[in-house]
Amino acid sequence: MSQMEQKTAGVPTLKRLPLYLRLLRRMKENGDEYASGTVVAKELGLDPIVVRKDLAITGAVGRPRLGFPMDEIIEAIEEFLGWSNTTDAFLVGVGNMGRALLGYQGFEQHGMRIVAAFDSSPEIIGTKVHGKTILDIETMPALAKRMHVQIGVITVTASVAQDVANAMIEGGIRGIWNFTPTSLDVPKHVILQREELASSLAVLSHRLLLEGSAD
Ligand SMILES: NC(=O)c1ccc[n+]([C@@H]2O[C@H](COP(=O)([O-])OP(=O)(O)OC[C@H]3O[C@@H](n4cnc5c(N)ncnc54)[C@H](O)[C@@H]3O)[C@@H](O)[C@H]2O)c1
Repeated sequence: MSQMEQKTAGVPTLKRLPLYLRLLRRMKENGDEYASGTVVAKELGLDPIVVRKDLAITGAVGRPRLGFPMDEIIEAIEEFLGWSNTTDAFLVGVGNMGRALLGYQGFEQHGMRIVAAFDSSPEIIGTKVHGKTILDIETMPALAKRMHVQIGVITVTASVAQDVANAMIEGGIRGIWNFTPTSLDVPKHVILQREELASSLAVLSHRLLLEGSAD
C-alpha cells in the first residue's frame, strides 16, 4: 500500500497493532503459516470484530477459511506502523530512566534504534552506558542534523525538558518521545508523544479500588 493510499488509524488501533505483531512473530516461529483474526482475538482476549477491523486497516488480504498468510500480515503491520525501516533516535538525559531505556534491546524490533545518548553532567559525559559512550548535550543539535536523526527521547530533569526539546528541533528532529512530566511547546510539524507511568498507575489503582468495593 502506498503512503498516499494508506488509511489512518485511531490511537487504540495503533496501540493494539504491536501486540498483534508480537503474537504473529511468535506464531511464525512456531511454524504457523496462516493467522486468522479469530485466533489472534482469542489469544489476546480481544473482541474478534475489533481485531478484524484493525487488521483490515493495514491493507492485508485474508484467504477464505485460512486467514492471513503469516509473512503478508506481519509485513503489512510493519509497513503500516512505519517499522519496516528502523528509525535512528537520540536519547537525552542518562539518569535512572535514560539508562533503563538505553539497556532495552527491544526497541529495534519496534522500528527505533537509539544511536547516541547525551547528558550535561561532566560526571556522566564520556562514560559508557550499555556499550554507548555518553556525549555532551552541546554537540547534540549539530550531530542530529548531520546524521538526519528523526526521533528524540527526552529523559532529563523535568525543568530542562523544554530546552532539550528546543535543541532537538534545532537539530531537525521531528518526533519527540517525552518521558518527563513537562508539557512541551513545539511547532506544528513536530510530533509529540508523552509517556506517563503515573497515568497507567492511576488506571490500575482505580480498578483495584473498584474490585475491592465489589467484595
Ligand atoms: N515517564 C514516566 O513514567 C517517568 C517515570 C519516572 C521518571 N520520569 C521522568 O523522567 C525524567 C528523568 O528521571 P530520572 O529518574 O532518570 O532522573 P535523573 O535525575 O536520574 O536523570 C536525569 C538526567 O538528566 C540529565 N540532565 C539534566 N539537565 C540536562 C540537560 N540540560 N541536558 C542533558 N542532560 C541533562 C542529568 O544529568 C541526569 O543524568 C524526569 O523528568 C522524571 O520526572 C518519568
